[in-house]
Amino acid sequence: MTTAVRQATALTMTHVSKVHPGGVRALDDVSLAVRPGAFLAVMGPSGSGKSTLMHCAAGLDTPTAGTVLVGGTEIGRLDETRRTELRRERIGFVFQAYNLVPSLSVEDNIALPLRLAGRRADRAWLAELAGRVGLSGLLARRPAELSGGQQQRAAIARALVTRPAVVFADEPTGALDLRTAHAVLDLLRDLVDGLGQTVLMVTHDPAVAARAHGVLVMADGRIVDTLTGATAAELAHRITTLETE
Ligand SMILES: Nc1ncnc2c1ncn2[C@@H]1O[C@H](COP(=O)(O)OP(=O)(O)OP(=O)(O)O)[C@@H](O)[C@H]1O
Repeated sequence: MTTAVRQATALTMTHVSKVHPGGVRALDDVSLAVRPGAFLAVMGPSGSGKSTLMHCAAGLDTPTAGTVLVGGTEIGRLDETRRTELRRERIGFVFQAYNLVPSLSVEDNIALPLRLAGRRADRAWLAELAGRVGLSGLLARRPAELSGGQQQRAAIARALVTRPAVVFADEPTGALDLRTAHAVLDLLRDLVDGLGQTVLMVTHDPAVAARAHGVLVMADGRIVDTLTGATAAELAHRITTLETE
């Protein structure tokens, strides 16, 4: 693969397999190239390999075979210290449970990845991010003083603060009611489109997945479909078909 090709993708997985101890083939020869600015959802039946795909892509798990490039850096070639640095500086994470630090203000939570990386928090960038996620007036509060939707907005701002190569979102709306979930998803989509951010999001919710640019459908450790423009109903039907196959 040439350098130019590497730089043209935010995330590249080439022939990645993961066989767990005990012999379960959770990923089976997966290849994937995510261009910068893409917002992709990953769907599939339970046990199809979605979490394993995300963990291998984010350097949280080591593939049995194949290579993973994040922002042009091959994760498998890094020692544990550099892999941790890469995760901290080049990758953003959004979890279902928000994972904000209760004792820190919203502003300090958002700035935390920069602090951990020993970088100064650029106040103009923090203010812009807070504005984009609709938390400008709430930065001095503690997470417990925010609604669930507001906490997830703070977590999204935190994931974006380092301008990472890729943001991985694991069921980001799983803890939110339907209306709040869709508002947070619209926000994420606006951020992706406005900032050119790259997002890979695992979700079971077809309505959430339908708001992404495209949907990777997994079954038995493989990507069996890449869908664009599918409605929530069409996605629900596709997954149901796989579950009953
Ligand atoms: N640490 C592990 N050891 C052994 N097998 C594992 C391990 N982690 C996952 N697996 C197996 O690998 C397969 C894929 O699991 P994975 O968690 O990636 O699926 P998933 O699509 O994320 O499922 P869900 O939607 O239920 O979260 C499953 O068969 C699972 O049982």
